[in-house]
Amino acid sequence: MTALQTNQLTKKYGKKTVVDSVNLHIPQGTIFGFLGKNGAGKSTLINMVTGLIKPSSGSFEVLGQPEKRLESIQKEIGVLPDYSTFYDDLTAFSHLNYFQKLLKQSLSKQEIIRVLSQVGLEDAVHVKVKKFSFGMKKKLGIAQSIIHQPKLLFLDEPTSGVDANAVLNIHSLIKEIAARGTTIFLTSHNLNEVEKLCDEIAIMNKGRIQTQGTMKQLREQYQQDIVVHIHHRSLSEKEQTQLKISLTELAVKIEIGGDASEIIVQSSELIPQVNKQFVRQDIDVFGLEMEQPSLEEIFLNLE
Ligand SMILES: Nc1ncnc2c1ncn2[C@@H]1O[C@H](COP(=O)(O)OP(=O)(O)OP(=O)(O)O)[C@@H](O)[C@H]1O
Repeated sequence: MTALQTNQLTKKYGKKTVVDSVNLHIPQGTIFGFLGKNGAGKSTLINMVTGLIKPSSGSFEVLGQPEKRLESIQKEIGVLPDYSTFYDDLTAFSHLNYFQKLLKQSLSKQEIIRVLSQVGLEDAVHVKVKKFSFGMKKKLGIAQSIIHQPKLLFLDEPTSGVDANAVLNIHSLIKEIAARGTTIFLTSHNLNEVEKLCDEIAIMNKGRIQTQGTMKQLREQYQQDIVVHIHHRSLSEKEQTQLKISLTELAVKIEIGGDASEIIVQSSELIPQVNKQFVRQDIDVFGLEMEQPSLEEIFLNLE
C-alpha cells in the first residue's frame, strides 16, 4: 500500500502558488527525505496532507484513504509536535499520559515509561517539562508522535538545535521506528542526515518537486565528472608517460604520480577501461576509489 500519494496537489495564497501540481508517491515502509530551501513549500504540503489546511486543487491519499476520510485515519498518523504546545508544569510522564488519553489510547504506566526510555528519557520520566533542555523536548516530541504506534510519521526537523550525541540517538531511534514498519516522512535541512537515513529523497523548489529518487538515482542524474583515485606500484618516469598517453582518450583530467594517480572521467562505465590500461601495462593496482558527490553537492548545484 502507498503511505502517501499526491496528485497534482496545489495550494495558492491569492495569486501566489506555494505548492504547484505536486505528484508524490511514497511506498509504505520507507524513510522519505523531503528537502527544500526556506520557503520552498514543504510545510504547506505537509499541512495539507495532515489535514491542517485545504488544498486549492488536486488530491491526495494517506494510507489509502482520500482527503475526505482523513479523519478516520488520524490515529494512524504521527506528527512531531510544536514544542510551544507542551505544558511546562507537567512531567514527561504526565504529558504523555495526557496525550495518550486525548488519542483514546489505554497505555499502562509501564508502557508509557517504555516509550520514554525508547527515546532516551528514562532518567527524566518524573521531571517537569520546564526543566527540559531543547534536545530533551525534541525527544519528548518524538515520544508523543509515536505513542500510538502510527503507520505514517511526519518528522519536521527532528534534530535541529540538538547536540551531536542526541542527534545520533535520534537517528538510531528513527531507524528503529522505521524497522518496525512505520513510514517516515522526514523534513530536514541537514543533508548529511537525509543522505544517511533516507531510502528515497524529493527536493522541492518554488513549490514544485524538482527531483525525486534514491540517492543512487540522484547521483546518476546530477553527477557530471567522477574523480577516481588509484594507488599503484611505483612507476618510472617512462611508465608514467606511457600510462598518461594510454588514458588520454578516456579521461578529461589525468594526473599520474609515482605511486598514486588521480583521473577524472565523465561516466562510471569508463572506470573498468581505465583499470584495463593499468593491467595492460603490467601495473599492479592496490586500490581504486571513486569520489561520489554528496547530497549536499547535488542540492547546491540545483537551481
Ligand atoms: N498562510 C499563508 N499565507 C500566505 N503565504 C503563505 C502562507 N503560508 C505560507 N506562505 C508562503 O508560502 C511559501 C512556502 O512556505 P512554507 O512554510 O511551506 O515553506 P517551507 O519550505 O516549509 O520553508 P521552511 O524550510 O522555511 O520551513 C512561503 O513563501 C510562505 O511565505
